[in-house]
Amino acid sequence: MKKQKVVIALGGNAIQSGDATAEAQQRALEKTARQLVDFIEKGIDIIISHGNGPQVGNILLQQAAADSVKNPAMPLDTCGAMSQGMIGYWMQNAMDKVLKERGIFRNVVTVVTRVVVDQNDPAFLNPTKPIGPFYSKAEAQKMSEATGTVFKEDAGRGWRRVVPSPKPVNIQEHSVINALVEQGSIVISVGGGGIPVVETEEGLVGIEAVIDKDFASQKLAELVDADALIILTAVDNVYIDFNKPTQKKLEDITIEELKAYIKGGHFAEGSMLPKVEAAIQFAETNPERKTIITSLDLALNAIEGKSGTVVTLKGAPVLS
Ligand SMILES: Nc1ncnc2c1ncn2[C@@H]1O[C@H](COP(=O)(O)OP(=O)(O)O)[C@@H](O)[C@H]1O
Ligand SMILES: NC(=O)OP(=O)(O)O
Repeated sequence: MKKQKVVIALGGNAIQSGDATAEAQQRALEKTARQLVDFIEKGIDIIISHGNGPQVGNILLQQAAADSVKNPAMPLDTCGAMSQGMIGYWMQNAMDKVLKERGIFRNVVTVVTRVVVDQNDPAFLNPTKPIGPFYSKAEAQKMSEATGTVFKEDAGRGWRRVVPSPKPVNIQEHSVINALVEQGSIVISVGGGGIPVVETEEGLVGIEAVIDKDFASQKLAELVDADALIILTAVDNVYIDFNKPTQKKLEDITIEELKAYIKGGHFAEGSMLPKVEAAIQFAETNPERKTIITSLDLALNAIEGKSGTVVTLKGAPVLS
């Protein structure tokens, strides 16, 4: 039987929940690795992707704080590359440790991934992607006036700097990622949505933006012909009427039903909406494909059809 291949996109809570120290983020990733190694034990090939909003924002602040002629601040695309290396390194250590504990030998490798975007993407004129720490409205206004950067309110959680977030067009390293998986490696890639680059006559050139990791993971899942895209976040399911007394969790759902709920305004922009849109984009290309949105704790149950929100073109097959 052909092995299942899945792309697993890790939400912010898989890496950082409040404490931004290297130690705390590595502890969180070790917990995450325990859940991911369960997939390996079940014989499922995994490609791990992750967000970088808090981390890339902090790297950018560190660059600005130290900026001088001898130590110039690096641009946002380069900060994105730094965040891929940093989180990939932590994730490799965490995965190696858990694999060793369970007596499994597998290579774990991070691929620095460039993602091609369109330089005419309208997202460059309207920054929406929140990065870095949260601020009060007054703090955000002060920083905006001083630096000319844009801040927006982030889903009721506070004010954050926002940067352009163009859609991924192509993933430059997708063939090598797939080859590594076929050879048996566990691959970490499209970290932070990938490093945004544009095609020019001189080759690929970095551009200042942060791509949404759910859209980049969807594009990768499509290009490597994955069986499933698993989007892990802080909630077990997608809900309609979220946080209202009438809230209802979505379990098996078709694309058509989900599109109707989008029109009904059930999913918050900048948090659940991109996940639902990425879920649809992956599942609508092939009736065999599914996207699962759930929490880290329920991920393995969800791939067996026992929990989470499972999005398919025609509805999930009835389990016997
Ligand atoms: N309709 C909805 N159903 C479930 N969660 C929702 C919904 N609308 C907004 N959310 C919120 O979106 C969050 C996921 O978005 P976010 O925290 O930005 O993602 P990530 O886990 O990738 O960092 C959930 O934890 C939940 O609080
Ligand atoms: N790049 C990205 O989507 O990061 P977050 O998931 O942390 O917002």
